[in-house]
Amino acid sequence: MSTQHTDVIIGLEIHCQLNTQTKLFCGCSTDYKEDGPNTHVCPVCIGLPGAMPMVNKKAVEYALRVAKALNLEVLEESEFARKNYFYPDLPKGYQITMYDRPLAERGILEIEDDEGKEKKIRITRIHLEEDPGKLVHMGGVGRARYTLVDYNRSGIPLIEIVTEPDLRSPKEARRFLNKLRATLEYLGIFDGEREGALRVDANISIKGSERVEVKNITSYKGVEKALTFEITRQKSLIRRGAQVERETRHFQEGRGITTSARSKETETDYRYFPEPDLRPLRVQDWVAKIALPELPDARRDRFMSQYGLSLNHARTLTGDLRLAEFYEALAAKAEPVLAATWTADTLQGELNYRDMPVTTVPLDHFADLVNLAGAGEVTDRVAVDVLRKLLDAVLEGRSPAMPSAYVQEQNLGKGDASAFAAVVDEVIAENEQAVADYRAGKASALNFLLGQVMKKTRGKADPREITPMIAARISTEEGS
Ligand SMILES: Nc1ncnc2c1ncn2[C@@H]1O[C@H](COP(=O)(O)OP(=O)(O)OP(=O)(O)O)[C@@H](O)[C@H]1O
Ligand SMILES: [Mg+2]
Ligand SMILES: [Mg+2]
Repeated sequence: MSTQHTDVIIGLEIHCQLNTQTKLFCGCSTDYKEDGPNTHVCPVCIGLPGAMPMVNKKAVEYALRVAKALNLEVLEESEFARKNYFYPDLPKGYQITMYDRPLAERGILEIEDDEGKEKKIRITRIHLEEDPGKLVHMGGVGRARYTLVDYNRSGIPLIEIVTEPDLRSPKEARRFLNKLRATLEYLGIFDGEREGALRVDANISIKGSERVEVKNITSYKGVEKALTFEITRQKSLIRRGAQVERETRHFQEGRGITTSARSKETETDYRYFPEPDLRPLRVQDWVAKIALPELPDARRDRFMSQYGLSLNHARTLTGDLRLAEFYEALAAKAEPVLAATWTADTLQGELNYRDMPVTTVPLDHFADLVNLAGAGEVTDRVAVDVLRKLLDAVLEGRSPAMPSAYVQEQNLGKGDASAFAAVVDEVIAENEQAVADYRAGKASALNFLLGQVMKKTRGKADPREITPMIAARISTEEGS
């Protein structure tokens, strides 16, 4: 299936927190972010003897939505199992998960490969399990003087999604995760903004060698970095004639490297057995009744046909649910293609730079700005400046001025080129060296002069008009 000529093999195991109101096996609220440690716990989720779990129906429904969206086959009967291990994040001494009878098997998620072509990534299986508690190592992993445990997370519903080893590069893995995240958010079952909502074990090998599993990576960028590091490490071992060992490694986010996790703990026999306190799930009929919302690919295609967007813009704008929603609201207030350009090419970069979510952008203000630029009332350069001021105001908690009012008040409207003749003369007089350089054949001197004019006119001059004007003056005038 792969058209890429590469010897890198990658498969992912992804744990996603479902955003149900209550935990997987008890009624404790999952909304603990604002609250202190160990405040959302009960005998079930901290595993007191005799406590009985009950399956959260909503969590099963959410998992089934995922199964349906990723085209998996739901098993006629799936079974919870106990995975036994001894660690302080798990007071019961076992995790309730699924083992040889998962919820669903054999699915597909389509992504773009490194050449931009559609590629199907096979999903091996998905299953439901409970999140363990959270360990807080005081002083950092490895150097901690002591460790605290917070059981608020204990019992949060997770789905584990396992892929076949169909990914061929770290970038492809990242794109897979982005697409998966978008799909889960469109399904309304997952909040990607929530810290730790998605955790990845990345398996990687070089064709013909053993595979390595990098455990518990908590960011998308981290997955890409860890895999890139592993490719270099494994290839250099192979080049030197050494063997890649089959092992589990940890990713050190700060240093961008992976290190061997040589504890025998990872070799434990988990002694899986069916969970005696829960009946098997028979939910095959239920899945047919589940109605799915529009998913990212469908929305992408609709953006192209409904708004006339390019494939690239449609992909970018539908790659994130909040962005897609913002764009659709904007397209009702501004010319859709121009709105797409401003959103995908400009706004996104400015938001990333400020680490701001798109949901904080005041829609009417941005629409007003797009319309100003579209009508040619300001130069693109002024429009970007106004956008930056707008975002900075939002970031600082001030209420921003409406761009059209601001442009008028600050007199930033696009000027007529003739109005800037005096500025051009001024710049030419003040920059003899650049003028001489230009005349001596250094074309870049013209850009410098243009830059000076733009600065003095605060970006109001249109470079397309000013450039020929400067050129005309300095090619005809005598040297001073
Ligand atoms: N040769 C390979 N190179 C890279 N990845 C591989 C290779 N073979 C399998 N994988 C990937 O490794 C993962 C296997 O995960 P799985 O959970 O089945 O087994 P495991 O890692 O041994 O067990 P555990 O659940 O304890 O992590 C899958 O994502 C699969 O795609
Ligand atoms: Mg696994
Ligand atoms: Mg594994």
